[in-house]
Amino acid sequence: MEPGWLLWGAAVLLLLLHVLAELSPAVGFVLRLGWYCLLCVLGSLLAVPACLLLNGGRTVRNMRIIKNIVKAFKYFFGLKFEVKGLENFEVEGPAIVVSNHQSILDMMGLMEVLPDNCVQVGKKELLYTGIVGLIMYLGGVIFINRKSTTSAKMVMSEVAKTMVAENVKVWVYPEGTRNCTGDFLPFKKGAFHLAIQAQVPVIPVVYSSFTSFYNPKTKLFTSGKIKVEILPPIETKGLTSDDVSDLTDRCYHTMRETFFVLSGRPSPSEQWGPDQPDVWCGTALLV
Ligand SMILES: CCCCCCCCCCCCCC(=O)SCCNC(=O)CCNC(=O)[C@H](O)C(C)(C)COP(=O)(O)OP(=O)(O)OC[C@H]1O[C@@H](n2cnc3c(N)ncnc32)[C@H](O)[C@@H]1OP(=O)(O)O
Ligand SMILES: CCCCCCCC/C=C\CCCCCCCC(=O)OC[C@@H](O)COP(=O)(O)O
Repeated sequence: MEPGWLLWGAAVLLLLLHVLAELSPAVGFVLRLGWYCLLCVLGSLLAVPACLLLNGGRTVRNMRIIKNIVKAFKYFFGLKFEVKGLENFEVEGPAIVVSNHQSILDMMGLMEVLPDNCVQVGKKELLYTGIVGLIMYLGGVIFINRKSTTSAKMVMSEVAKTMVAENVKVWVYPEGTRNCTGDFLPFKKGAFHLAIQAQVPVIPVVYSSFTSFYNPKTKLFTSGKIKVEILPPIETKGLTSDDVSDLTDRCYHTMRETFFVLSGRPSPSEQWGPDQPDVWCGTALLV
């Protein structure tokens, strides 16, 4: 087939998909999410050889390459980021970064502000997403088995040692799972154990609610603006394992308050524990 016909075919297909997306929000949602996944695969196809050629294998230095590729994704979805407090990342040495986790789209917000020498903690299932898993591995993502508390805790304790030795920051989603309810889930304590064990500061990062432009329940995925605020570091020097709960509570409350301010919504009555609202984790694509 001639290249001219191929181009015409692609253009007609794109137009058809665009019309379908406009006619049905559900179709639009699936198409946009599919396009996001495809972008992740294409981005990884580009990043894997670049990482191997420039840095030779698994290293946090690859995150810079990944970051620069992923930062372009937002233009395909009409997403804008408004970032405040980047200077709070400028702490000497290692730190634990904690942030809220609403969707697989968070990866764009993560790369928008990611400081140098920073790796994320991710569930081990992500390693099996083909080339996307490979790029996460090459970028230095720390994989944990959420089905085994003992093994997850062992990995985290090891990280407490290596992050200091290798001077890296570690990004943890303390909710432990995606949560697009417009509120926070209770925080798990792993990140705070890690910060106290390594005696490094905790840097909270808050993203405003996605619910106005992204809602898997109502199949909404349009363009939108995300406000991001990096809060001042919280020191942990001198704290012991007895202080983990207090540190967790402090971060939770500060971040949740900031979340409602950034989202332009009043804070609902505080909830903690089993009375949480329905949890909706976005898409079942990534189990
Ligand atoms: C182009 C493509 C590019 C790709 C880009 C790549 C970007 C990559 C982006 C990737 C993004 C990926 C994003 C993702 O994948 S997010 C999903 C994965 N991430 C997480 O789950 C992180 C948050 N979870 C935690 O921190 C949990 O606490 C862990 C996982 C550690 C255990 O959870 P679990 O549910 O099993 O247990 P529990 O929390 O009930 O805790 C049980 C007890 O243990 C205590 N305890 C906990 N920890 C420690 C410790 N270290 N030392 C001593 N004690 C510890 C704890 O206080 C509690 O005791 P008590 O207080 O009740 O007495
Ligand atoms: C041969 C492999 C076949 C699998 C093909 C899958 C292709 C997937 C392509 C693109 C996926 C986009 C990956 C974006 C990474 C975002 C990481 C993320 O946000 O993971 C969710 C995790 O934080 C929490 O998981 P849960 O909410 O607990 O669940």
